[in-house]
Amino acid sequence: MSTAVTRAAEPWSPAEFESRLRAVGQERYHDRHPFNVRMHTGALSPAELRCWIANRFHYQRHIPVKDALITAKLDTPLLRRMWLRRIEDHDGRREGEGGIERWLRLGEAAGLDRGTLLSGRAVLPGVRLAVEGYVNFCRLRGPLEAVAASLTELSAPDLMRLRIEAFERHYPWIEADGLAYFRTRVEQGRRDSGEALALVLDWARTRTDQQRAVDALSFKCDVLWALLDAVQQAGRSEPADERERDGLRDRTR
Ligand SMILES: O=C(O)c1cc(C(=O)O)c2c(n1)C(=O)C(=O)c1cc(C(=O)O)[nH]c1-2
Repeated sequence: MSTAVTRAAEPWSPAEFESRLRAVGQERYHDRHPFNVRMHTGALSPAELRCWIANRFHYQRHIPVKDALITAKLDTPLLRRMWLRRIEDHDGRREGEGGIERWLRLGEAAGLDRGTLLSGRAVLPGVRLAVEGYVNFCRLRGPLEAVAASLTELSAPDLMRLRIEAFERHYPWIEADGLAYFRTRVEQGRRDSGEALALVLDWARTRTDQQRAVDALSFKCDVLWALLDAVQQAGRSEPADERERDGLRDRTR
């Protein structure tokens, strides 16, 4: 009679684990999404760009919410301070500062008033679901998976640089000051992803945990991809003249 026992797979070496995480970013990050490709080649109409700005605002304003959920899972002052700084980066220390404020200014530079962004009325159903999916993932999973999900930011600084260049070249009607959000994120993204990577490499010591981290990062790529799917679809389903006139799909009924 066979008494075969399934042995747990050996953990990957730290170098192998890191390269698997980076491979997810290289293969599945949203820089390859057709909407982003069109953005970078200057193919978006002003209305499509405004739709993206308004919908991405929904993502931005939820980042500090998910970071607060992660902070509550961290069990040392050092780690909580590290994560609190992320919340501050987005919310600022006082009114008129921080990433959310800079995103509102990006909207204004593109002709969207902040009231429209803050009302959330332009948020598409698919975007709402994608963002909620990410926040709930961080609410329900343990710290390893929640922190690993943020590792899409390993790929974000290069994308920010590409985006700044594309905006300057192809969309000069957006006032240059509006790009401050992206400029700030180059450095913040590099620092955040470096810190998060060190934690994930340190925490995931078994193959099961390493695989969990890879899967969490994969899920996050899906979140970003699904968000752009929704924005792209909205652009396709509206008659061009209406898009030009309204710039935004108003979802209040
Ligand atoms: O514009 C982008 O393409 C992009 C991507 C990502 C990302 O990769 O998750 C983030 C951001 N921007 C960003 O601005 C940001 O603050 C941010 C926080 C996080 C995160 O998961 O904690 N990702 C991102």
